[in-house]
Amino acid sequence: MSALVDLHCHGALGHEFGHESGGSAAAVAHHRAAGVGSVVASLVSARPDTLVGQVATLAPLVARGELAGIHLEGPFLSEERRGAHDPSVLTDPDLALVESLVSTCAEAGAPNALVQWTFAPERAGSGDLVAALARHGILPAVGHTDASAAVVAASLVAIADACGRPPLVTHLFNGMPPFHHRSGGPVAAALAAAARGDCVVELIADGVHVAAEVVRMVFETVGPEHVALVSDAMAATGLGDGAYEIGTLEVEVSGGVARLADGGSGRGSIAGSTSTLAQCVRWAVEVAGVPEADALTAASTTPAGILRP
Ligand SMILES: CC(=O)N[C@@H]1[C@@H](O)[C@H](O)[C@@H](COP(=O)(O)O)O[C@@H]1O
Repeated sequence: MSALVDLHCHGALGHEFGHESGGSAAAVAHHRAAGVGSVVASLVSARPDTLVGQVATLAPLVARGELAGIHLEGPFLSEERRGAHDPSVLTDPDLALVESLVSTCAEAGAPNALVQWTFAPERAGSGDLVAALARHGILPAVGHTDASAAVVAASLVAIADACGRPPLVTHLFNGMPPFHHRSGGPVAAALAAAARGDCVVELIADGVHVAAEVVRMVFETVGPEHVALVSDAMAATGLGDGAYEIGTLEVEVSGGVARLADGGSGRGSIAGSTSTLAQCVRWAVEVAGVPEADALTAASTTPAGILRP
């Protein structure tokens, strides 16, 4: 069996990736001890100077081989589909931010540390963002989007053309409008593209984010070569219920489910998972009924192909 590869993970043991070096190392060690061989650290939307600082903290861990890379989840996301991202920092694509994060990684001795970047394709300037990311070998990932099926489909084609490989769709179903039979939205576009082999869809199989029958349906529809199981694990992973943070937003974890605590602008959105990827694989097999070999492919070979195309 290949080692598990988690492409989307925010932390563990009370630590969010990027906040400080020791905590970031402890978080990745927790996931690795749980059987996840490679972890990509995901950063939620933040101000540009904050993101530069967080990437500067994480790039040495990539250089040392502790982390497999860094994923920027925003800040070029839809306000409508922001989920647990701070609305005050969301913005249209900012190419200067891309360049400064790339330079920060190079200065830390990890020139290829940025592996993927989630954006909403309806944001103005998305085409230029895709071109810039492709130039730097960073895989654009479509997510936290309120775009139509047509806009998402066109963006997936544009990314494949620019990068010469299929793009990612960030946690399919979460952070996008639900599928409706008279308005298929991003889900329809992503499933059709994945079934053709033209994208890989992330799925958070933690028992909270996506129903068992939907997880099984995705595997049966697009096949495990086009699904990347991800944890989306936040700081409470490995600890108990209580008060935590994601970015600058307060989170309440109750019964293992993380939700924004603000009661106002965030509308109690789910705010990441409290499961490791190894626990997600177990849930996919034991509860969702995904064949074990398929769940393991989607948690190892498929995401490894995203990291090492
Ligand atoms: C770190 C992150 O962004 N995680 C997202 C969260 O933002 C979103 O609220 C949730 C549910 O999304 P949904 O309400 O669209 O299903 O999925 C993920 O936990």
